[in-house]
Amino acid sequence: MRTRTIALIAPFDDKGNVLLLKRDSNQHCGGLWSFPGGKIESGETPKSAAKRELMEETGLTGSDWKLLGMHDFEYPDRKLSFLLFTCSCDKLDSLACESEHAWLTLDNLLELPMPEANVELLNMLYTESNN
Ligand SMILES: Nc1nc2c([nH]c(=O)n2[C@H]2C[C@H](O)[C@@H](COP(=O)(O)OP(=O)(O)OP(=O)(O)O)O2)c(=O)[nH]1
Repeated sequence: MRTRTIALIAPFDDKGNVLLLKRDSNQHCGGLWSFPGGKIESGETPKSAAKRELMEETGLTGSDWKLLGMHDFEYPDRKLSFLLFTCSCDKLDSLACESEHAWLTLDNLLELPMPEANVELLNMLYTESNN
């Protein structure tokens, strides 16, 4: 099985809340809450893919981009390799999400149903926030 590389973004507002999107029921991991992001297209760097996906899915332009880490995960039907970025978002007036969305504190993130792969991604965020 070929591994797809996925750029994910944890966008932070100035109060330390993170933006999550609810996935459509017809998508893989449908109905679960997940970070904005998607496949890195050929010719893109991981960071340019992250910036493009953030804009496409939320209308936001982030700043202070940082690569937090990588995580490989295998679902029964696909192998994914995630690159998780964080960024800061201040111009929230331009927020335009097609899907349901929520800004959550790191503690509140745990209350939403998320894809299995996200357990490790959340660990990365918690580790970073404790440093
Ligand atoms: N966006 C996103 N995808 C996640 C997360 N956790 C997780 O396991 N995934 C999985 C679901 C999908 O199999 C894959 C991301 O694919 P996607 O459907 O969002 O994006 P894509 O660019 O590959 O596809 P598309 O937009 O062309 O439909 O990663 C997460 O937090 N955010």
